[in-house]
Amino acid sequence: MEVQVWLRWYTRILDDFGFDRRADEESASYLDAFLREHGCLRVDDIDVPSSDFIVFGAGPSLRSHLKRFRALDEPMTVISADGATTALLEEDVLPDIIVTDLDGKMEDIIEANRQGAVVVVHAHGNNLPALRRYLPLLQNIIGTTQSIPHGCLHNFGGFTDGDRAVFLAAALGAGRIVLAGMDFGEVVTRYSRPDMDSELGPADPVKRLKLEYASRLIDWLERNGDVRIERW
Ligand SMILES: Nc1ncnc2c1ncn2[C@@H]1O[C@H](COP(=O)(O)OP(=O)(O)OP(=O)(O)O)[C@@H](O)[C@H]1O
Ligand SMILES: Nc1nc2c(c(=O)[nH]1)N=C(CO)CN2
Ligand SMILES: [Mg+2]
Repeated sequence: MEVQVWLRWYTRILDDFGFDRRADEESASYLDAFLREHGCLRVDDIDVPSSDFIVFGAGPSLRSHLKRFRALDEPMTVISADGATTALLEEDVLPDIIVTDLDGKMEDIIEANRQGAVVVVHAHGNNLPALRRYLPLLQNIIGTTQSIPHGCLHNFGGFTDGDRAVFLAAALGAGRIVLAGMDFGEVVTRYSRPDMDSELGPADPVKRLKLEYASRLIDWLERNGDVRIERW
């Protein structure tokens, strides 16, 4: 997605959620400064084993879709969105790429990154403390911002970790993107909410609106991109 097109979505998002653009940009500057000092990866540095991608989100179908993926035994580039990484590790699947704003189960994201997954870290106004805490524990980092990209930072388009992962796949030249565990709707899992006791729970109103945006952004890509999107 062109940055200019994304910025029109972003203006509406700022308005609907009451986010502060300056806070988003402060976080982004912190991430950029960290990456400049410690080294940032570029898109070309990412190893893409196949132009068939699968993006795992943290919705209720995640476990069953993981089993379906394992049974397929097809070479695909695997991206996990944040909390979904935990379910992948439980099934012994190492993602090639993790897309995260650092609020999934961080010990699992750190472990998958240690085992070789590239981590695409997103900066926004609500995650500066998480950036400070976790960036030093990660390696092979690509930085993203939801404002104007600069320095080491990219903006491939997309809002939540799941739909940003889909836009990243498109930017990496995907011909086909399978959506797994991407239910959207009104139910969240313990993978999405690591402090929840039960397996499933109701999405709060903010989460529901985030998932609505995620779904609409993917619909936009399906209409406007040249990639085939396959919904499991
Ligand atoms: N029903 C669902 N519940 C949770 N995540 C879902 C669902 N359907 C799709 N997803 C996708 O899975 C991704 C990973 O979930 P997770 O809750 O860890 O992400 P997140 O973007 O960090 O959300 P949050 O802002 O609420 O922390 C989401 O970003 C979303 O795009
Ligand atoms: N400022 C701000 N930006 C975000 C937020 C958030 O909570 N605050 N959550 C996101 C992932 O769902 C993506 N972007
Ligand atoms: Mg997250």
